[in-house]
Amino acid sequence: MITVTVKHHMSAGHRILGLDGPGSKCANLHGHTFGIEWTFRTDSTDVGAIEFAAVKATLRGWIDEHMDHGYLVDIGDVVLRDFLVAQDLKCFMVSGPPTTERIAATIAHATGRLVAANLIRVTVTEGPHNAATWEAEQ
Ligand SMILES: Nc1nc2c(c(=O)[nH]1)N=C([C@H](O)[C@H](O)COP(=O)(O)OP(=O)(O)OP(=O)(O)O)CN2
Repeated sequence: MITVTVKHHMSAGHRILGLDGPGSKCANLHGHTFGIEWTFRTDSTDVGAIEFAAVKATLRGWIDEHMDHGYLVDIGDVVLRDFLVAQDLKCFMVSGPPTTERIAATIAHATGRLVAANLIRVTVTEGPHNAATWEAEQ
């Protein structure tokens, strides 16, 4: 078994409401450089199975179109959602707080079907110190 990993990054804004203590600062609208890593499982050593450039073009294209330089918004965060929509700003709506965990799962579900390969893991980093990983069910 071999794993193949490709990477990208994006700039995006978000906020997370309702955290107590140190996390309460996350209620302020703020931005991060998010890193994204997609890992595929393969049994082939041939370049054609998961060709880096082609796979990156597809996956990065989705990120750039839908999330890069946009806002990741909880659809239930009505005040922020309505403001951004009224301003015609780039938003990607998610069903719940836009945590790194939810962003990783969302990217996995949205992009996994775009590539004819076995996606087993998506890791999203939020800045240099925080990360969350989605893994496919065995
Ligand atoms: N489990 C999670 N916890 C938190 C998340 C998350 O997505 N999943 N997100 C946040 C906020 O986005 C917040 O911006 C992150 O806070 P913090 O770790 O303090 O971020 P810093 O970049 O300032 O961290 P440093 O390590 O000090 O650079 C909160 N919690």
